Amino acid sequence: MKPIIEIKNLNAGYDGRTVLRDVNLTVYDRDFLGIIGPNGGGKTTLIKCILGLLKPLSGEISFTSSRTAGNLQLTMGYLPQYNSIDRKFPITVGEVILSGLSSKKPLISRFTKEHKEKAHQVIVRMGLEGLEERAIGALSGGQLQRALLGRAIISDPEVVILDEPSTYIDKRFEARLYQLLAEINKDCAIILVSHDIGTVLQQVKSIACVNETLDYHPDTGITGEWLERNFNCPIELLGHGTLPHRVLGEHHH
Ligand SMILES: Nc1ncnc2c1ncn2[C@@H]1O[C@H](COP(=O)(O)OP(=O)(O)OP(=O)(O)O)[C@@H](O)[C@H]1O
Repeated sequence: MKPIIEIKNLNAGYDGRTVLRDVNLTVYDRDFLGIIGPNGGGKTTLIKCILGLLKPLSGEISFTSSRTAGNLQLTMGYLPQYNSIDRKFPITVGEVILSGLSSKKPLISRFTKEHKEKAHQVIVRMGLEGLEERAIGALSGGQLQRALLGRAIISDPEVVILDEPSTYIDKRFEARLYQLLAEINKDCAIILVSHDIGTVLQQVKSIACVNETLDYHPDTGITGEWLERNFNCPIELLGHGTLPHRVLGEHHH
């Protein structure tokens, strides 16, 4: 497995306040990394640093494409949190998906026939046929999420980052979302931020638990006894009743 994102000794924060302290993390080619942790622990801050939206206070983040042809810069797709979407913005499903290709064309030129064909393939893959002309404000939560996921993957990125996909509140679509992610994961790494620990632990290959510092678990296998006693993350992370699940090894924050 080749490392594609390497974070070393990262410190990050806002207005002089440190939110992430000495974070080290490696994301591998075709990884499926789950990021969990309590509210305010710094998950979104970490994502912002990876996406280049927030400049770290110190430390470094390096990106290495594992592709041998075409664009050798690491490309990333991003599905933002639901509450960051302005649903009143007058844009259709087709336009949202095509906008994921904006960086592939000069600013003022139009999308090409190939771009539009690609958008059509993505619309079919996301199960959004017939909704191309619909404004995003008139979609269900699950449909909006699929449109934005389509936007995130249309450029065939090497990494897709999803910030709290469960906030789109469409339980009917949840199983399909995870199926889609498993498919996408065949040729793309996935970073999934989620509170939905039960589902996350069934899907991911590795886990990062973020609570100011970061603890990394390269696999999510059960280490034996329940580790609640030693597990310093909030109980919500473990409170999923009788669902089949895996337990994280002991870790320290
Ligand atoms: N733009 C900002 N300016 C100042 N402080 C911020 C900003 N964004 C986040 N914070 C603070 O940084 C801390 C970490 O926030 P962050 O959103 O990274 O946590 P999180 O783990 O993603 O939380 P949640 O699970 O609630 O989404 C919080 O205390 C938050 O209030």
